[in-house]
Amino acid sequence: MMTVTSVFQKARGSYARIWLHSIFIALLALSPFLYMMQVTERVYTSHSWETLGFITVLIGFLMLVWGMLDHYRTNALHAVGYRIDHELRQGIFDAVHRGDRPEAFRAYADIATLRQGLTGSLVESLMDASLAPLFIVVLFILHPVFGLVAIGYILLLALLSARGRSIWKTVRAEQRVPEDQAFAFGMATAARRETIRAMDILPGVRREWAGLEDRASDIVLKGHERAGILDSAIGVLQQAQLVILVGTGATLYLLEQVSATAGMAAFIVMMRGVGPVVAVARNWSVLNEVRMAAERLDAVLSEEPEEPQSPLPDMQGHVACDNLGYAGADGKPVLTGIRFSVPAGSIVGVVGPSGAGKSTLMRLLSGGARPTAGSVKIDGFPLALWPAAQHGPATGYLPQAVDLLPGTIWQNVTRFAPFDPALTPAVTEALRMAGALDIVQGRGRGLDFRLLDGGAPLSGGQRQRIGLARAFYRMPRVVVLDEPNSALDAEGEKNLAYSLTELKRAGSTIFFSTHKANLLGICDYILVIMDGYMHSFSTRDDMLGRLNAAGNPLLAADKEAGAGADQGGDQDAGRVGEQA
Ligand SMILES: Nc1ncnc2c1ncn2[C@@H]1O[C@H](COP(=O)(O)OP(=O)(O)OP(=O)(O)O)[C@@H](O)[C@H]1O
Repeated sequence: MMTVTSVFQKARGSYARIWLHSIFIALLALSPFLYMMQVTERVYTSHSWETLGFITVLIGFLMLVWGMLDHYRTNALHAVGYRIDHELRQGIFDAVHRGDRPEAFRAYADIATLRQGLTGSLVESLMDASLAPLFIVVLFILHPVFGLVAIGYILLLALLSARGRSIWKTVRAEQRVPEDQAFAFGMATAARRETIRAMDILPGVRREWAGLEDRASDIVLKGHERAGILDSAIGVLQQAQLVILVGTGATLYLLEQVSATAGMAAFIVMMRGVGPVVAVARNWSVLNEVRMAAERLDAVLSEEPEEPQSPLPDMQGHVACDNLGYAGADGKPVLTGIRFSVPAGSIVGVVGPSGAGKSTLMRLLSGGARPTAGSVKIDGFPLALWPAAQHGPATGYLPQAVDLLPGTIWQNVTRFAPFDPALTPAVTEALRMAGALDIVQGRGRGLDFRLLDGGAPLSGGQRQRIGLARAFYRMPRVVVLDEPNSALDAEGEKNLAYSLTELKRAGSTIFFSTHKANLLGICDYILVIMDGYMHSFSTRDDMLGRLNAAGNPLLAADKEAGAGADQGGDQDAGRVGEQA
């Protein structure tokens, strides 16, 4: 399984190479100080132009090399950072879509945080800070007190930033909950702004959103109050750096423990060794954000179910439900004990009162939702065993909300296949079967007409027909349609009935749920769901007989839409779905 750590581990070699360059960068960064010392020691005493010229050219050269190495390091860190980001991005996108956590979309923001951390100056500071021991060894050589002062200083910094990190970790974890809620609420209301405008729901939803935001910012404010003192302490320590360094050198000089030159050298070495550690300590909150983002990304990645890879035999479309059940997040059963089996090429109508569990069954049959009990089997294999790349193209699914994606009609129907003109006949065939060709013909850009989220600006019925075309694309083996005729007119329903029988003839197995009787005439089987249970499952004629005998409490009939394709549909409002 991919984790943030495993992706980093792959980049270990690259980071090690960059780190090696950091050693030279750190040493070459000493050159201006070297210049200062050499000029003070040699030029001031010798009054020699040649010496000044020689030292200046030498240091100029060293600084040029330093500049080149630093440039290389920045570029190389960016390259590795973006490579890691690229690899994680794909894994995260998959995990967000395959997992079941509704707030997982926040992972996209976490990737951005990680990317900023990886490609910003933080990693350079970390690399420089990791070289502190090298400088501390030099300090011990100059005088042990220099080394001990540097170690004490670094320990104090580490202590303060670790304390700050632990406070901040709790604060951010608490803040995350209302922040997530506010974000999701804001997104949802923005997408429904017309309804909000029409009924002036704005003051109410604004209050709700602001309340969540306030809760999040209150937590952060309290966090700042608690952790702010540590930030200030680190700031004071940074300011005191010069005093501590010069003071230590001067004290040892007065105690005749070191020469003035050694004192100056120690000062410079300590500046270079301790400076990056201070930079890291000052950035502990950024470091913390990056670490927490990585932890959250790992949580999302770990929830992605293992996908089967080895292909199964070509799908035929024999569908069976084996004690199938589904419970909501609260554990409350929504659907229980669904058991039936139909041969490939069957048409199954699912009826039942509103809220009975029809859509849930459709979600489970399509593979969109995963059962919490039992299984859906196709050709004897539970859905979980079908590799996505095999199951997806063999499945057509029209959800109740249609769910068209932001993209062109071509992309929606082909399920975002890479553009290939050879696919166009299959696209037009699917549109024809869905009765949606006129939608494309009536648009200036035809198949390239771009839809917004949900399918705007198409009408409800147009969205449903494009959704049907996506479900019919390339005649899938199993087609699951949740109320496919809910937004269709009589003509559309008739066309749908013809297309479903066409699919059946080609061997597809079709499930559809409906509140209307019109389509039931083409069914082989009818399944009645009541209150989350399988009330009955039988052949069409038997079930329609029973439903009609009971006065058809479940179905609404539409006189105009006689939907019989080759088998006839309803004729009378009272007696529905019988063969003509
Ligand atoms: N994930 C879930 N968590 C909790 N409850 C759920 C979940 N999904 C569905 N339900 C509940 O299960 C019941 C059945 O919902 P479902 O959408 O399957 O009904 P339906 O038969 O399709 O209704 P309709 O005909 O009105 O579309 C509803 O009470 C719904 O609130």
